Amino acid sequence: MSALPGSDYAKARIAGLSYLNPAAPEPWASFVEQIERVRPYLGDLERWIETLKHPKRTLIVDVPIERDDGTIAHYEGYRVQHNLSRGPGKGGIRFHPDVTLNEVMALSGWMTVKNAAVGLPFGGAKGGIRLDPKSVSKGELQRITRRFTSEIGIIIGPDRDIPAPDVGTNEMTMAIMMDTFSMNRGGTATGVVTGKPIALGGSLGRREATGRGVFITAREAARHLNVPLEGARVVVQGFGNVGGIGARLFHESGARVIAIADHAATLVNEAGIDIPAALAHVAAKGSLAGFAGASAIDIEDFWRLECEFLVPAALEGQITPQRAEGIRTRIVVEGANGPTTPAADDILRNRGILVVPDVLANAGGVTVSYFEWVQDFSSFFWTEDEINDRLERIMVGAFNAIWQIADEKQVSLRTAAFIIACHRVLEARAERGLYP
Ligand SMILES: NC(=O)C1=CN([C@@H]2O[C@H](COP(=O)(O)OP(=O)(O)OC[C@H]3O[C@@H](n4cnc5c(N)ncnc54)[C@H](OP(=O)(O)O)[C@@H]3O)[C@@H](O)[C@H]2O)C=CC1
Ligand SMILES: O=C(O)CCC(=O)C(=O)O
Repeated sequence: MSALPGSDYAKARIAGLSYLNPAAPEPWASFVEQIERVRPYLGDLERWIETLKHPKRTLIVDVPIERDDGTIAHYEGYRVQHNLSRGPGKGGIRFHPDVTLNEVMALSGWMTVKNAAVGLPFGGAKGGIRLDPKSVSKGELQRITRRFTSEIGIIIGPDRDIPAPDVGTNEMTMAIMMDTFSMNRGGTATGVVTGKPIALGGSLGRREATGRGVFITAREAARHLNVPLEGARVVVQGFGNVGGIGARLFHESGARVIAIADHAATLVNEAGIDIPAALAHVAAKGSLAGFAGASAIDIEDFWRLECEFLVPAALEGQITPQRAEGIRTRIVVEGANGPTTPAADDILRNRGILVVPDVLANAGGVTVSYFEWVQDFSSFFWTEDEINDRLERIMVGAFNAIWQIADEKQVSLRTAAFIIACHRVLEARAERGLYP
């Protein structure tokens, strides 16, 4: 991308739109390749496959704000609705300095597949702002979030497209988005976003849901491979919402989390890390830097640690072919979206390492978002036990259906999940007929 001329806006736009070019940069190219792998299994629906390689709607917005020092700053924001065949768009909002249109397109495509793979009545969407949220004040962040919400307000809504948290965003971001959308509309619309604070129509269990889904699918995979959880060694990259909760649930199950990493520190303790202490440290200090319960390790050595579960829960493209050759685990559980490149995926499969793909492993978050949206519409709220029971049923049901297809067709769990999802999406598309 750096070779492209023009402003950041133009570069992102060119890179993003290069999905028609087979040499398109990651991660959209990874998504397209994953779709292509399903082609032989689509039967008559194959004639619709290009639908999945073309995001339905792509919005790029300029987000200008007055900074605290009186200067004006501009940020680029995106909302991509990849597919709406099965229902309103659904997917998170990312605030991160490396966000590009290309990335948001891929993330929206994975949402389409994820929502269909677990049977949620949603299409796929995703959004983001190219911004380091730690680089601005609280007031600036609120102004950016409000302006962004107003700009994408022309395409989101409770029955159109429903954002949620992702990297760099949280319940507070969702509260501000809900408030801004509601002010612009002239009436409170709790169902426009999920992952809200409980007091604003949020759901019990949503904060923990993605990590819980990661743990449930890891447990199911372990059951199939006869890997005992008790004493199992676990390595987790990313110690935010997904990695932090996932690590805590492994820890509580009797597994031994031997290594954790965030941007600031990569840490190992073969005896097992005290995860509640590490979480308390991050809550107090903002990162793992300075945590005393483990020793620093080189990032490449981190990927070569011997373990039973490896959980990438940070960003895309972390498991490269080179790293895949050195990984020593039984099961990779993808907490992050798109952490494994297609070439690395093949290497892991050839080496007999099971990969529980993102579109299944991290679907717990959007599943409880679905519960939140349903609760908001009916204004009738469920207990945490009801939510966790329903989450468990959906995750285990989806895991078993995907496992069965993988077994029947002798494909990876990822391709099996894509087969199920693409059938559902393209069948809905075909049933709706052609536009006039
Ligand atoms: N939140 C959700 O409900 C869902 C999230 N996901 C996916 O899970 C992943 C993580 O999201 P989430 O936990 O919400 O995000 P958070 O912002 O809560 O946490 C992200 C974590 O990843 C760390 N990280 C970022 N870059 C690196 C790196 N290069 N090396 C090591 N650690 C790194 C961050 O560290 P630091 O803070 O130091 O930067 C932080 O600990 C993303 O891929 C997201 O799309 C998927 C489904 C739902
Ligand atoms: O909860 C949601 O709606 C979406 C979560 C998300 O962005 C994801 O699953 O990647």
